[in-house]
Amino acid sequence: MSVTEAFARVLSRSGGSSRAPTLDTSHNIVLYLEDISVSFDGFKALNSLNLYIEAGELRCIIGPNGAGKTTMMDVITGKTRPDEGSAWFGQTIDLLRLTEPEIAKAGIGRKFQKPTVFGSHTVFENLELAMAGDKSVWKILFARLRAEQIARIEEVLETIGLKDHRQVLAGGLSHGQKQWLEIGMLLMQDPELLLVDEPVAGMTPQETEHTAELLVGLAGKRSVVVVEHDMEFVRSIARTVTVLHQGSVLAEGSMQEVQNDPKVVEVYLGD
Ligand SMILES: Nc1ncnc2c1ncn2[C@@H]1O[C@H](COP(=O)(O)OP(=O)(O)OP(=O)(O)O)[C@@H](O)[C@H]1O
Repeated sequence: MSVTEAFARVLSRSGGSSRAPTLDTSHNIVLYLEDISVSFDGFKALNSLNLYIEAGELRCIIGPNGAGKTTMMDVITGKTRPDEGSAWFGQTIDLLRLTEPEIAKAGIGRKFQKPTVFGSHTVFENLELAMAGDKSVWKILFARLRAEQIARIEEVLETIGLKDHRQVLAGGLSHGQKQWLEIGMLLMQDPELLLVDEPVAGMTPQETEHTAELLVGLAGKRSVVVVEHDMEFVRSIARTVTVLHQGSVLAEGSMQEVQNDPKVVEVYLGD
């Protein structure tokens, strides 16, 4: 990926320079999905899906292959438009009226499974670029950072555990470190809702443990929604688990509750 392409990706995440609408979580709910249906050639990938995410919560979404997890994330981020239903970010932001960059700008960050960091730039520069808005890459890298911008980068370096790697080229990081850097790049935009797709796929046990700590630490200040197949990992971080099946919510509750739900055992955990 060229620097220009990579930067375009950062920009699409940050939503460019237009003003973001203000998030209203006065009812303590950050995300409302109601009666969402999505069909692909007549096949219902989402079928009257209802999902509510509270402000500050860490939610895990599980479900067998094809349950609709990715499609749900695509609806939230504006990549896929539903045939029916409504999607609100807080009380006032209608996600179905916003473009993908506008949704990112409004405060929804999405971490895809495959990390997309700038390999030929340092960890610090990657965070700098993610903070940048719509200035050109070269202007950003040669401009002098303001003290508060440096402080913000340092804060994120601390959060993601890469303080000692700030001058390392991102291309030389381990798989896990690249994933944390990309989470850090999203944090530079200070999202209220972070969507994370299979964060621990391909990680070592130590990296998995660090990722668990990182995600648990991020919740509270913001809401985090994690889609993950690794049940051990889900067990280690989950407060509330939502089980999707055939495009709808099959069960929701604590890990113990959903694990003991006969419907869930039948379609998923019993495999
Ligand atoms: N663009 C598309 N065109 C046609 N069918 C699609 C498209 N995107 C998804 N689907 C189908 O919709 C269903 C739900 O897919 P989705 O990727 O949302 O499931 P998932 O729960 O994320 O699965 P996995 O765990 O395997 O990633 C699947 O049967 C999939 O084949």
